[in-house]
Amino acid sequence: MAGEITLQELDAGKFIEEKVEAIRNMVGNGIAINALSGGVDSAVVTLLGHKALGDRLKTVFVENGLMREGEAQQVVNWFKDLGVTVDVADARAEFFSALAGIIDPEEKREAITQTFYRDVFGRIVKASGAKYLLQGTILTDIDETKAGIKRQHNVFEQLGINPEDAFGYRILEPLVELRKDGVRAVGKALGLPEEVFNRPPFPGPALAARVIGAVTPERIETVRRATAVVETMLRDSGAFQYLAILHEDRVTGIRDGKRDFGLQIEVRCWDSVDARIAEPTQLPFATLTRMAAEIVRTVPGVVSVTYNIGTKPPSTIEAI
Ligand SMILES: Nc1ncnc2c1ncn2[C@@H]1O[C@H](COP(=O)(O)OP(=O)(O)OP(=O)(O)O)[C@@H](O)[C@H]1O
Repeated sequence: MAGEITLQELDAGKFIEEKVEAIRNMVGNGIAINALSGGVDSAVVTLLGHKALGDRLKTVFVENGLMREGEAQQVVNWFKDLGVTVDVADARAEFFSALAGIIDPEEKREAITQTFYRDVFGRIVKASGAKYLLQGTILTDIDETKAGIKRQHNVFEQLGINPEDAFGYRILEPLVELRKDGVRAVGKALGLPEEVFNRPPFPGPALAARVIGAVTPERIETVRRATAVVETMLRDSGAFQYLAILHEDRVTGIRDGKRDFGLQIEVRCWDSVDARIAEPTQLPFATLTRMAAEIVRTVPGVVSVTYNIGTKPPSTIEAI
């Protein structure tokens, strides 16, 4: 098991050289593949892999219907500018059908994980002929999996699958010694634009992690629109992460002078260094009220907006 390289110990240039070399040695003349979510971890892995293998690294973004507004195109454009071609696989119908009728958070994560790895990405890897899979697992993912906090990471272990036996490919995890701050430093040294290496984390289950209760295309669209408002207004807040959550309960509101039994959005904005502990950002009250007004104005059906003032722990950063 690899140890930890702290941000203080990290020499990003040397780290990049070593990992590029290791990927080249492992893959040889073969083909490797990686799944790019647009988050900093998989973005850094994409660039390391591309530096090592050029076009012999195939990079795939899965359009699962749960991503933010314009996300697929934005990810494709960022990487096009860096000389990397990203394939977009449309699997929206598959994900929504796998999520239909599921309310329990753990079951949602499980359905998304299974659909992603076993069905959609498993199929893509098989068709690509790749024998190596590059993953952006970081040390915090491993800690959280061990502690039983999340079941999203190191999924093969959790699924009881040995990928080499099951799919015939091996996994390379070049970032397992780093935490988020170290990954950002490596991303910067690799030439990723700041809006990518400093991007707030976004969960694996995507917007489905921010919908309490049933996940439908309509409910995802509601949280997607609220997310767009929150992200636009808090982009320069300096916070670690900020998000909108759609609640299941409805509340009585008034719209156009009439009673409206409407939707509730919860806004969370966190200060944190590495996501292990987090505190609510002390946003100016004027920012909060402007954000609430904008959400109610632009997101159909929403009549109430709340701001979370709990801490992690006992909360987690996301809703599920
Ligand atoms: N829509 C997607 N398309 C392609 N790959 C994805 C997608 N969503 C998740 N992944 C893959 O699953 C991994 C785990 O996702 P998750 O969001 O939990 O990770 P993360 O540890 O925050 O990483 P990242 O910073 O890369 O998003 C990602 O690193 C990426 O490889």
